[in-house]
Amino acid sequence: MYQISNKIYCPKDIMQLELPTKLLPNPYYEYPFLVIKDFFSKENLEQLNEILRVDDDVEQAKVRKKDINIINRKIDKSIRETKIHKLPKEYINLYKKQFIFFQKKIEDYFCLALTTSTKPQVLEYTKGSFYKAHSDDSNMILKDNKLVGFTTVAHQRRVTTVLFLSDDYTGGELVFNYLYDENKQVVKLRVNSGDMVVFLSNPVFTHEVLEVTSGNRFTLVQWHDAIIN
Ligand SMILES: O=C(O)CCC(=O)C(=O)O
Ligand SMILES: [Fe+2]
Repeated sequence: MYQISNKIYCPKDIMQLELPTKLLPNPYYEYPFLVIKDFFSKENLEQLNEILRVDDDVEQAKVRKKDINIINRKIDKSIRETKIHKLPKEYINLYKKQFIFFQKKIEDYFCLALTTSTKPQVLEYTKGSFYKAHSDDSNMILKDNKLVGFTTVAHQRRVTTVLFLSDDYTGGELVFNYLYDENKQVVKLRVNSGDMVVFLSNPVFTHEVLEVTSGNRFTLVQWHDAIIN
């Protein structure tokens, strides 16, 4: 195993792959990802949950597919079973304001400068929903079912933010498939609503959302381009 931070390790075969966008955080940190506590207050979340629970303007989430060298987005329920809501209007400015407040912390942590960001999306996972292992900037290259590398599909995308919006669900842990702790256990996160998990979008941070077994898991995700310092 290769040690990527004080408490976290990554299998050598992953680190040895040709990864065009491999950027790693400071190895002297405890963890290679950042958890920002209380990005949204409990009051904000309560109201936002009420709005989302009756919002029926939803879209079925798609995944990237490569057909003869053209990347398309398609629904594939064997990879991803999630619904997408728009962030309610009343929350757009509050989200932006909070993001600006925490932006420097994110930039300092990963030694980069954020430039443009995608529109934030609210994801809804109900019982049976999941999102299989993927990297946010690349597609996996498999040969005879074995991972042999990654093709970058979102070249400028560096940082992923996931803000947790609800607590009343079971299952649905966020797993980092190639990150292991000191006890050789794969990293599985369950954070409180209002907290934001920030990580790099490259293949080292390949992640998965385990199946939700009850309740509603809402997250707000956004991807950010950046200039590396
Ligand atoms: O909902 C989550 O926790 C993560 C979602 C995700 O990985 C994605 O949209 O790329
Ligand atoms: Fe993702």
